[in-house]
Amino acid sequence: MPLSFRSPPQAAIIDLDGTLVDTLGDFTAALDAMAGELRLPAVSSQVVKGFIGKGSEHLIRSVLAHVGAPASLYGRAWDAYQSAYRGLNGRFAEVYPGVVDGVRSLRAAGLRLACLTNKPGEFARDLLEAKGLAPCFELVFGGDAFERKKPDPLPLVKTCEALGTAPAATLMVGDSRNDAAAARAAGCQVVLVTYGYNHGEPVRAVDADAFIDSLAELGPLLRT
Ligand SMILES: O=C(O)COP(=O)(O)O
Ligand SMILES: [Mg+2]
Repeated sequence: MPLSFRSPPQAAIIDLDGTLVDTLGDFTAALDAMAGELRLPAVSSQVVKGFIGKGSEHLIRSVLAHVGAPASLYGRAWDAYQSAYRGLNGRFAEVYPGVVDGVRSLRAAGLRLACLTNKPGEFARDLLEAKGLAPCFELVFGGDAFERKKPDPLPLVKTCEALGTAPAATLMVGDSRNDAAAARAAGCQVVLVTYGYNHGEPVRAVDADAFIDSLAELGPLLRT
């Protein structure tokens, strides 16, 4: 499925969790610590996987609802989760195969790169640093950078503005319907990876321009 740009793409905006780095282990460990502190039952990584992609607030609220805890625990849960996550960020996370090659090929094609995630910016920057990916990105924006998160188009529109590229000349690469919906509404083309987190739903059912099994496929895809 070739991508069709009216003019050659000038930039790529890449999602973090589920696209660049497999962070399910980090999320699960931080939620385990939160559950321990609040004396709540732990949730399995399979359940956690379905809640990733819409930022920490959504994740924590979903976990509290899943275990039948009152929503009034949210403030304490947030504090416990954030402090646990800060302490373990990256320890149970791995860069997906093909990421380094894929990012390199985008840079070699002259594209400017930004990372745009719903994860808090501080955690995103620390994770990229820990995994050696920080130098690849000119800009990094977290879920707290703008008024609204993906799937709202605002973060993509703002990232394009910061890159100085038109949405039509900017490619979004992500793993979920949040990335795809935001890209569509912003006017960016979107490629989804098939290995990430899409709320437990089949990713190929999402409206996107192409699907790839590895970021290493991006270089050839742009040449088609
Ligand atoms: O929900 C999260 O914190 C992760 O979101 P991301 O897929 O946008 O990186
Ligand atoms: Mg993601």
